[in-house]
Amino acid sequence: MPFALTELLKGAGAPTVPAIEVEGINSDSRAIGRGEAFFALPGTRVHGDGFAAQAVGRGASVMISDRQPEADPGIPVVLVEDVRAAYAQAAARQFAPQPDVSVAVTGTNGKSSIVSFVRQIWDACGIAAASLGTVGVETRAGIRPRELTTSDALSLHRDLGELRAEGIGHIAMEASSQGLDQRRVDGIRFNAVAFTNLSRDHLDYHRDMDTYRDAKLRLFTDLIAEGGAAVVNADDPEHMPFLFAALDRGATLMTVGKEGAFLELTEIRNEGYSQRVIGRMVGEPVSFLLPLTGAFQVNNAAVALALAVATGAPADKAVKALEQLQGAKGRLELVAEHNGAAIFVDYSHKPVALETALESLRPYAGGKLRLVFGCGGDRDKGKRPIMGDVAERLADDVIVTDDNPRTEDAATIRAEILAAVPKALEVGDRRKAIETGIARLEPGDVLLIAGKGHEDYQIIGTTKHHFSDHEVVLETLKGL
Ligand SMILES: CC(=O)N[C@H]1[C@@H](OP(=O)(O)OP(=O)(O)OC[C@H]2O[C@@H](n3ccc(=O)[nH]c3=O)[C@H](O)[C@@H]2O)O[C@H](CO)[C@@H](O)[C@@H]1O[C@H](C)C(=O)N[C@@H](C)C(=O)N[C@H](CCC(=O)O)C(=O)O
Ligand SMILES: Nc1ncnc2c1ncn2[C@@H]1O[C@H](COP(=O)(O)OP(=O)(O)OP(=O)(O)O)[C@@H](O)[C@H]1O
Ligand SMILES: N[C@H](CCC[C@H](N)C(=O)O)C(=O)O
Ligand SMILES: [Mg+2]
Repeated sequence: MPFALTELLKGAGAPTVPAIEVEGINSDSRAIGRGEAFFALPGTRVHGDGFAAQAVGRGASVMISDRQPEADPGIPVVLVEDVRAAYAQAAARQFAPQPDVSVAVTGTNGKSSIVSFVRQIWDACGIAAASLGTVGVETRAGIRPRELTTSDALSLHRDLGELRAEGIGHIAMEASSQGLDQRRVDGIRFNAVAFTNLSRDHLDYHRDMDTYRDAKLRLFTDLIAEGGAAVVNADDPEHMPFLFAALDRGATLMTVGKEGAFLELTEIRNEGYSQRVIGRMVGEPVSFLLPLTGAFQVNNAAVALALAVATGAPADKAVKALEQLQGAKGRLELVAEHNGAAIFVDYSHKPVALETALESLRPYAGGKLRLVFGCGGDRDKGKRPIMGDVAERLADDVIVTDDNPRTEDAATIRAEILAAVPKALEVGDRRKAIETGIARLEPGDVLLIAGKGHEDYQIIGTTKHHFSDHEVVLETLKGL
């Protein structure tokens, strides 16, 4: 079905738009189809206008850009100020309608867990829902894996259009800092948004912590729907700018945490690997048993509860649903118990996440708290010694191994970590590292295998090899 270009570019600020119809849009000259509009995006490596000739060769009928191309591409060129934002709006219009209710979560840690929790709460309240993020697009029917945490605008809106066609009216999605910076979600106005916490991540992409925070703030300053709600984890020391941005926007503010006004957490007690949570919801006493390990999961559940209630879940049913929550795959997940010791897999690949995971498990380690971890290649190098230091301070026994070395030299990555954790043993091969960690277990110990969580691959060079921490644990135990 063709689309009027004037419609797709409404509000994009183009001085003139030719009165033509296009078959769709694309920003990739290698994938664009005949009769489609080529959006030349300013990339992190190159500007898309350098690929105009290829796009035209494949049949692109018009080019949208933020600058006049050096060579005449032979098709009309429409200039707009923010071509990434225009691309997101056009994608939303091409795949309209999208689900009626959408919420988004930003913050350094907890996003995947929270979007999964929101989906589970909606589901328990009889609301057909999906979550979108690092683990993929998830519905009651299963998971469709995706490449990025926040998909690019075109794939995102294609997914949203499909979900709506399947009868799904509610979606909860992760808004990564890169995704927000690159306007990938600008085609959506969110009924509710949430901030979890802020700590070091992605400093290979963002210049510094201020730029990183500003990218996340866009969700609050630019993307809340009129009359929408903003959920803020008031326990995080960095929450203030988010709170003020929400107030500035006139959003309904819902704070959660020890100082929370929507959900005030007064007491958390471990009951086995579950947690008894006591608090007040909008002033009324509330108590529930959260079947998840780690105090951080209580904050995640609180944020999810607020998002679900803000978007129509009845409060009493939503609280009940928390008692049935399943953790997102690979988020402080108890994978097995062996020789009186517990083995957890966790997606902590950032300093604060690793710190949180180790602190959460410490109370369960009657014996030693053991750790197997590594750091990714082609990612922020600065976090390696910081994570080494976390391991040195908070774990009793450490094995440093590989975690997606990508195109870097794996031994160099390990050395950068090991410099800060001299007590560690170095075992590059991740399978051997896990086997060694398990062989060392004594009754009362806890083993944390960190960094990969749900991932089922090890990327060496540019090749993805199948690898799952879960599988290796179970295979190792079977062989004993
Ligand atoms: C660094 C980064 O974020 N890159 C993303 C970005 O690409 P880019 O701007 O760097 O693109 P570029 O290579 O400079 O090319 C510029 C333009 O030319 C076009 N092009 C390029 C080559 C060509 O032959 N023809 C052509 O048309 C490209 O399609 C693009 O539009 O925009 C692309 C389209 O949206 C993304 O696919 C790509 O994600 C890459 C694959 C990536 O790895 N991103 C990671 C770092 C990421 O975004 N991660 C976050 C957070 C993870 C988390 O914390 O959970 C995520 O949301 O997943
Ligand atoms: N609220 C939290 N506070 C601190 N650490 C957390 C919190 N929630 C999760 N974590 C830690 O961060 C890891 C990643 O959690 P999760 O996948 O939910 O976050 P995310 O924000 O989606 O991360 P990513 O940006 O990698 O997709 C967990 O495995 C856990 O170690
Ligand atoms: N989405 C994140 C996850 C990293 C997970 C860790 N296993 C690694 O490879 O560093 C990224 O691509 O930076
Ligand atoms: Mg995530």
